[in-house]
Amino acid sequence: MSNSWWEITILCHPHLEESITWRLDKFGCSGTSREIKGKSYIIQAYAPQIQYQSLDISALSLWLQQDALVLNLPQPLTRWKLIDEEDWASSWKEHWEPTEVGDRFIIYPAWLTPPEQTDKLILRLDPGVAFGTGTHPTTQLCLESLEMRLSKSPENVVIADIGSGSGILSIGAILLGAKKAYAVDIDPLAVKAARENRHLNQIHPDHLVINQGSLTELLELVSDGVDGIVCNILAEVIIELIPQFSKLARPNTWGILSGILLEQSQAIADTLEQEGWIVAALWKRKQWCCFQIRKAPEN
Ligand SMILES: C[S@@+](CC[C@H](N)C(=O)[O-])C[C@H]1O[C@@H](n2cnc3c(N)ncnc32)[C@H](O)[C@@H]1O
Repeated sequence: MSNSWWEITILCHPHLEESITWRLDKFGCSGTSREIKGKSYIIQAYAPQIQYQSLDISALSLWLQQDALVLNLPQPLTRWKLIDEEDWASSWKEHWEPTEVGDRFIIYPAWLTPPEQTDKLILRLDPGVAFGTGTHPTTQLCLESLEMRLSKSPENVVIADIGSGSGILSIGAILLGAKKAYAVDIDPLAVKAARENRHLNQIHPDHLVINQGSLTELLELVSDGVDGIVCNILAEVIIELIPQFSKLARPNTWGILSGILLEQSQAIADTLEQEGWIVAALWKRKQWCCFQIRKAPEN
């Protein structure tokens, strides 16, 4: 089978949801979904066969068992099978429903017709294989932070979105009224998905510029800095990027950093301090945290 995916199905105690979702994310799964089955949960996730052997999934299943043991909870039951790309797209889509995030957003799957009348901002999305459906706590923390940051006079705000995935954060910022967003991602499939989502949300390419790359490519696009930086990538990557954030900064630039596990927050805080950034607030959800930062005044 070409373009096959592993469909991983886990029957588990509800209290294991968080640790299982974390393991699946770390493993590199896409499109995780959860269903209630009696007193248990069924969690499903997908991983490309091109990257993972059956042995890798066996190892994942062992980790899940060990996590349950540590938490003193019943062992989860993990099954996996290969499905082709088309089945993957449709299986996952069956489980993804419109999701309200924060006070203002409703994330609407592209294949559903959005309501004509709503007081919410409708963010339409087909992430494809890219990360960013709005169901993950790290994405939600970023969207809620953007709501806060863009609650007053958003019309002059230019943002940079590093690790844009499906484009969800940049699109969210534009829907909230931001003047312009620059989005970059190293993954060409994410760039493709983000451009399709830009079109789906009727945003002009001049308004939301999406390119493949990282901070270096972004700096080539933005000559005079941005007002806000959003970056939802893993802590290890963020720590490497922070020293270059100043090149994007204007005197009052703020930042939203997510994708950081609670136990990694000290390392992030230390790097921010060394590089001239102030931590204004730290928001937490499940095992994740989100830093609200701003540039420290020049001496
Ligand atoms: C956790 S996803 C976040 C997606 C979306 N921004 C969201 O909040 O849901 C992280 C994204 O960062 C991208 N990425 C990883 N390392 C990167 C780097 N050094 N520079 C730019 N993008 C990177 C990945 O390809 C992935 O699409």
